[in-house]
Amino acid sequence: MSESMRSILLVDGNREAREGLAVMLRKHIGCVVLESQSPAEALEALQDQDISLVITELFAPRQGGIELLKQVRADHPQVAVIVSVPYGDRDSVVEALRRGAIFYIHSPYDFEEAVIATARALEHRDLLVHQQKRSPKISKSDGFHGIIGQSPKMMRLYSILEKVAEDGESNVLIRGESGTGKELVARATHAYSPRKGKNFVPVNCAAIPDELLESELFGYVKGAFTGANQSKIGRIQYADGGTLFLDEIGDMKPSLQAKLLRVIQEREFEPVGGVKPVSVNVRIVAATHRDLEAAVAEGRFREDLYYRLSVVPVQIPPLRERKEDIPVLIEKFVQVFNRGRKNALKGFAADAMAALLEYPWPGNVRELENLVQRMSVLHADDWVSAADLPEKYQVPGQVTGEAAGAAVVDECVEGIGEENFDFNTLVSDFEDRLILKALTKTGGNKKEAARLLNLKRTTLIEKIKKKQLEAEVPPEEFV
Ligand SMILES: Nc1ncnc2c1ncn2[C@@H]1O[C@H](COP(=O)(O)OP(=O)(O)OP(=O)(O)O)[C@@H](O)[C@H]1O
Repeated sequence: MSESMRSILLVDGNREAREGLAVMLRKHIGCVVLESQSPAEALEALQDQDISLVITELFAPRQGGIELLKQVRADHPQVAVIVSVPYGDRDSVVEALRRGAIFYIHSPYDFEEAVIATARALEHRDLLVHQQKRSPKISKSDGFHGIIGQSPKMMRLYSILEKVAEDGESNVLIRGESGTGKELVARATHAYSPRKGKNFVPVNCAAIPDELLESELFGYVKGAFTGANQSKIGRIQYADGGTLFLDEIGDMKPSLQAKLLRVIQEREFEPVGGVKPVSVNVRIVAATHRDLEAAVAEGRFREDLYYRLSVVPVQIPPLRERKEDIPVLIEKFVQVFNRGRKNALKGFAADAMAALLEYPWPGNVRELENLVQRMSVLHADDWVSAADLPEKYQVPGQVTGEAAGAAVVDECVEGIGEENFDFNTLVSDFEDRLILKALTKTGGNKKEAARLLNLKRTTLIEKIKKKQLEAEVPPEEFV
């Protein structure tokens, strides 16, 4: 979708305020701004128009805006929502964020704040749209033997892989952090190469104990060691004509490195306990997340083997450097984990997607895949919202309940010395907030909530009663 086609729906009963903000958004964001004066009018507009973002005031009573937010989340989950909240109305901030608003802004509007929040919300939204409307030419990439991603960095990787695959002979060294897809890439180089009719044989050098790795790789002859009652061919021979994938090559001990070098240089080796050389023709694709150059410098990895293996170096970028791939990866994993399920996960709503785009992904694509799998079990037949994500994904920078909490504290501190500042009320409010948060987290389970708060269960129950908090938590959460 082109930028000029992005539409924002601005919902505010105050015509002057609405028109003022609309002018600023048109000027600074450069997109279509539609205006509605009530939640009902907004819902109609949402039916007829292709809206990317809704900015709504909460209306009096505030349930008007919250209802609209709930409806958008239910019927148009990929539309992002920003709520505008009167200064100091902490309850509304927390409720709106809990209900799935992506950001909040203040009313009366601070134009600079509103423009920044809108631009950020649209950035997230554009990534979703980009994922859905990708061009057919680019979508060819997700046919690259299951490797998903259309970021410029991945596109560059595919063009290298295409050349590597066509060549079929040169050894390849794949570098990348854990979980970036090194094995997937190794399989792709085999599947697209002239060797594809023969075996692809993966060996994880770090997972097999040193004393076993030699016989696994090279095989052994009968009587080579106690228990070798018959000869066995090794994985190198099994890969003859095909591809041998040596994962975690940096962990291979020096004596095996020498034997592997001979396989590359002379295309032959002797099985353990054997004297007759065996000829093989294998392409070696090796992978490591270690600093192999440092290992060479320190004498832990043979320099000659390093050069033989790294004829074509392939670097896979970490997920944090290609966040635009996150929506398309999520879409693919949702499809995969929904397969064969009656209650399919509907997807990730805009606020959840926004949170995931902010997260640094230390475990890369593997971590993302695991998260989608977990969500597909826990939220079958539903959309995943930011509040459903495990805590660590609700990172600072994304305006979540936690960030709102911090903002609330800051706001309180600012108020010290003011005429109506009241220590006891503020502390009591903060206590309420902690208790409600813990109860929400535990679905209303008081025993669990007490554990989270490190309070005695009886103390918590007493506080809930005294503060009459039960009424404030949505009843469905008290299971
Ligand atoms: N670009 C991608 N598209 C689709 N799935 C991916 C992609 N990258 C990784 N995955 C998936 O993530 C998981 C981890 O990938 P893989 O095992 O290839 O990573 P790795 O870099 O070899 O990890 P490690 O170094 O820990 O062995 C696999 O299930 C793989 O299918």
